[in-house]
Amino acid sequence: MNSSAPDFAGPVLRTRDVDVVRDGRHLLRGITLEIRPGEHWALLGPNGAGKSTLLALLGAVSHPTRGEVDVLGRRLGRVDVRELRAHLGHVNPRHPLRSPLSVREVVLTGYTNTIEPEFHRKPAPEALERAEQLIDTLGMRAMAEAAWTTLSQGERGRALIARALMPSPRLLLLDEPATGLDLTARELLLDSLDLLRHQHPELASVLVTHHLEELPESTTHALLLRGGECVAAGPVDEVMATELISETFGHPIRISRHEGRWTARAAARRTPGR
Ligand SMILES: Nc1ncnc2c1ncn2[C@@H]1O[C@H](COP(=O)(O)OP(=O)(O)OP(=O)(O)O)[C@@H](O)[C@H]1O
Repeated sequence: MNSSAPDFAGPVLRTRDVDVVRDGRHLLRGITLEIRPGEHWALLGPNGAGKSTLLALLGAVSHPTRGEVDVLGRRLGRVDVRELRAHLGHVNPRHPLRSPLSVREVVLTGYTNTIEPEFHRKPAPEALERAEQLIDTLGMRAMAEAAWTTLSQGERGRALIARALMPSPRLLLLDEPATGLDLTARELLLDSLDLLRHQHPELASVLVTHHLEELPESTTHALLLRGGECVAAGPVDEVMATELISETFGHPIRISRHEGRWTARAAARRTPGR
């Protein structure tokens, strides 16, 4: 199994002056970034800013046109990306499972990184134990036996995070995990992420969103993207500022933080009737 992460102590991710050009169009330009163990990054920006394009690079799913991307100390373009991906937990909200596996079985497929279970192989005792721990961390105990096909979107989201964590990845990548969730489901998801980060202090993560309200309290850093360029990147207290968020979204937005969570609203409201 792939549970032994590459032996190296540096940053989990490092990009240097990265450009991505597709069909003659710059989707990313000059992105330089370093993510260390224990850091939890928010990747924020409006539609089309390049967030998914950047996440695909960080997950070793695609390559840069120019510049360098090091994932777990390995340079993209010089390593077997399939081997590298085994150490990354990439949560795909469009998980292509169709069969009625239970939550426990779905979580266990993370160990073999397959969509369906490998029925001919009995899961190892340590895999079974880890699955139970993750089911608890993600608040799925009451529905461990429930069939995937009957789960709500929020329940599926949490099951997929547990699944992605099965091989003890160094890095967890989350692409808009709270999209489409109702208020309770979103709060459960964010609570689970806070707990997970507390229980696994070496884990690093990158969470993509358009919505500041969808950021867990445990977020430590943010990168703001607009038109494929970095507006700001660094610790949340420096980056999550009204002026920088307004510049990123191209609109005057006032942000505030209360008990660790953010809210955003238009800075100037028009008077009704004018
Ligand atoms: N293969 C491609 N060729 C040309 N343009 C592309 C390609 N892939 C993506 N794009 C464009 O690149 C831009 C950035 O896309 P990306 O999906 O990274 O943005 P995003 O910030 O994730 O957006 P959203 O918030 O809407 O999901 C978009 O304008 C998109 O249309």
